[in-house]
Amino acid sequence: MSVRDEGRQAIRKLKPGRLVIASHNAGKVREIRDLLAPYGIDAVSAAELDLPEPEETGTTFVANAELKAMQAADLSGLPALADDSGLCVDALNGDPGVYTANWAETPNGRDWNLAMQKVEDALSTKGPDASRDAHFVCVLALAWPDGHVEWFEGRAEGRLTWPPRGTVGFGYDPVFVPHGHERSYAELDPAEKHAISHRADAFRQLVSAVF
Ligand SMILES: O=c1nc[nH]c2c1ncn2[C@H]1C[C@H](O)[C@@H](COP(=O)(O)OP(=O)(O)OP(=O)(O)O)O1
Ligand SMILES: [Mg+2]
Repeated sequence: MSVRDEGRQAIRKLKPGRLVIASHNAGKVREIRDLLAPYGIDAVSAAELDLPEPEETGTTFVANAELKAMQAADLSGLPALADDSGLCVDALNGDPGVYTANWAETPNGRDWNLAMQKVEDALSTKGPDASRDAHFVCVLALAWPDGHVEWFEGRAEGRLTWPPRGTVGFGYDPVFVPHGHERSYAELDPAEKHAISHRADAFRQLVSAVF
């Protein structure tokens, strides 16, 4: 059976049931729910199921997306969709990359203003002429309770702006201006972000392979 047929068969199993969104980030869960909405899938988040937050020990987006999806599918007995994503800055050789969330960690939880400041500080050490080009990556991994897993990688090109602008969205949205736009991700409506985002790009690939 081809991968596509396997996917079709899998989605028939999925349709009448529930899907776990294997993320503890409320901003991501909201976006993934929006993306799933047209498909009539009953999605429940890992937080709503009280699933533990796994340690992200992988060194790639794919490895971390797979481990989050597989753990949630295993513990819940339901298909699980995980997202591992991050901001890659050209002048920083792709940092913070897989460690994008870590740059926000403080003893009192995540601080996104601090994280955005850290990126800006790192960039300023590269001098005034350093490129401000950056891209977001999103890997979506879909895992079934039997251990089968497939993944899709999306990307959005843009540049960093400073100071941060806008209040919509989450994470590093206020400093990322996608190509072809003047406004930051945090100044776009959710629907506008879904038309161009790294998450929507990965989701489109998932839809064409699986749905
Ligand atoms: O559209 C986005 N707009 C702004 N920031 C974003 C976006 N997409 C990813 N990001 C940043 C936030 C987080 O710092 C990191 C992902 O880290 P990542 O481990 O995949 O997610 P997370 O720990 O927040 O939630 P979880 O692992 O439970 O899904 O990249
Ligand atoms: Mg995480």
